[in-house]
Amino acid sequence: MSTTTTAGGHRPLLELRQLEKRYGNGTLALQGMDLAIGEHEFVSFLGPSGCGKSTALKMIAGLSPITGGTIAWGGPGQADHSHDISFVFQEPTLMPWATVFNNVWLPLRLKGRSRAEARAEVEAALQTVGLAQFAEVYPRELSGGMKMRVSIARAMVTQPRLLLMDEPFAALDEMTRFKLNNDTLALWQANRFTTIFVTHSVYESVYLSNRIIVMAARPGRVIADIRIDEPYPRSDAFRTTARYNELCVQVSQALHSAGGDH
Ligand SMILES: Nc1ncnc2c1ncn2[C@@H]1O[C@H](COP(=O)(O)OP(=O)(O)OP(=O)(O)O)[C@@H](O)[C@H]1O
Repeated sequence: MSTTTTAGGHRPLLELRQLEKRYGNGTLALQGMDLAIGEHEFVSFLGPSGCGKSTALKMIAGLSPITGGTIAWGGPGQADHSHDISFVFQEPTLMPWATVFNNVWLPLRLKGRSRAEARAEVEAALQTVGLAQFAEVYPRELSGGMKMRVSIARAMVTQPRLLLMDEPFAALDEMTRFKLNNDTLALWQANRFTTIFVTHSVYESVYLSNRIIVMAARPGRVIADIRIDEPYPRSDAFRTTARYNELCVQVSQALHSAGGDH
């Protein structure tokens, strides 16, 4: 990486340079995507369906091969955190036959940690999402919001440097989504990881992020990089401020120029 800080003054975590994805069937999902993300940023990828948000996230996670360009990790004197990543999907993807404890233990178990060795960390992760009392419950006994909390606890248990969230709250009702927005921000502030959050919602992206990357489709690319320089912690009162509304209008306009129907 050529710089020691990103435009927002953060130490660099990763940089996409001319990133391209062409799927085997010929679809050009991303082309010429340039983006530097700093440590402890909360970045949203916002854009119409099919603009390559999930594709970019999967490539950053190393789950989808790069067909052009590069992803560089760290910067001068900075560590490579490409292995300190957790992913939260739209579906909670819990193992139905396993208790909440065993679901959250899974990433540590895959690293060879016994139940006894992992116990304190699993319990701490459940505590952070308010589910300490539900360790021995099975997923079928939980509401949609609680299942998503388990999914977030499972992502947090390895203490990632980068948390990737792909429309995690899209299937939840509005009250639950607002609550989980606040919980996500509290976890991000307390643990100082970087978050990349994929969403279709202008309102959600402005509420959460300090930076919104607006993308357009055919081919997928970045068309706007908007800073949301409002202080944290943000609370539900922020949603009712004139400034929040102004920012939503600004971001909506950028999204409309992307050809979205939002
Ligand atoms: N495995 C695949 N094989 C072929 N084409 C794919 C594959 N996955 C995605 N695509 C195509 O790549 C483009 C980008 O898809 P992607 O899912 O990344 O977009 P998105 O912005 O996340 O969309 P959405 O908001 O609907 O989830 C789309 O045209 C999609 O049809």
